[in-house]
Amino acid sequence: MSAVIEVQHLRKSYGDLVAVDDVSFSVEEGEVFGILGPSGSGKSTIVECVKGLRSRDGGDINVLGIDPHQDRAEVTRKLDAQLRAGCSPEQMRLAEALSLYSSFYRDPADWGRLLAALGLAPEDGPDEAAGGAAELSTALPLIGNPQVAVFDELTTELDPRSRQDTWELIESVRASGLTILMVTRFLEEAVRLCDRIALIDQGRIKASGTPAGLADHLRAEHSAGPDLRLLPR
Ligand SMILES: Nc1ncnc2c1ncn2[C@@H]1O[C@H](COP(=O)(O)OP(=O)(O)OP(=O)(O)O)[C@@H](O)[C@H]1O
Repeated sequence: MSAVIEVQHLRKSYGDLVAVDDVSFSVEEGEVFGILGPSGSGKSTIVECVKGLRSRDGGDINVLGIDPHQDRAEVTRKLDAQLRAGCSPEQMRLAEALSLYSSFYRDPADWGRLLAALGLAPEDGPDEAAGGAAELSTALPLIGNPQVAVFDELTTELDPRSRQDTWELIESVRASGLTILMVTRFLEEAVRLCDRIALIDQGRIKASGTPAGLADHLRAEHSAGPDLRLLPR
């Protein structure tokens, strides 16, 4: 496996606040890598630096051989659209949304095939596909045919049912072999979907590894803290 994303000693401050402090990780081709942490821990800042949306104060970032700060446009082409759940027009039909978003990209995915791959293609044809929040938030970041999909807190705003639906959709994306960087504040979500997880708190990585390895680490380190019942034994 080779690294698709490499982050080394990333540091970012907002004024006096150190939001990201010496963060290093790599995302290997074909894996689902999760950044797990509570609100305000620095997850979005990391992802925004990876996407080239924010300048960094220190460290190195390499996305498929490109420094996002040097060539943001090219990194944007290789990553997905910057979407969070709930930012799409609520009543927009899934096919309309995919058709519209595909027009933003130079080499978009075939959205009919994307619907089929996600198990969303209706018998009446793709024009009849209507999407709820789960379908829209999962499918739209994929329409640009990314080499790496970045899912930034896709399920935070969703109700439990839509969250479950989104997990199933992400599992179908994972099965396609696409490299995924996902950001979540839900331990259960990270454990279910990720091959490896970096646990971040107050801008620093506290632990990283496979869900099972992370569970061992947390059990050794903490008697309180995350709900360890959600971790695999
Ligand atoms: N533009 C900004 N200006 C000043 N402080 C900021 C800015 N953006 C984020 N912060 C602060 O930096 C810290 C990390 O924020 P960040 O949004 O990266 O965390 P997060 O883990 O993604 O949180 P959430 O899950 O709530 O989005 C927080 O203390 C936040 O208040």
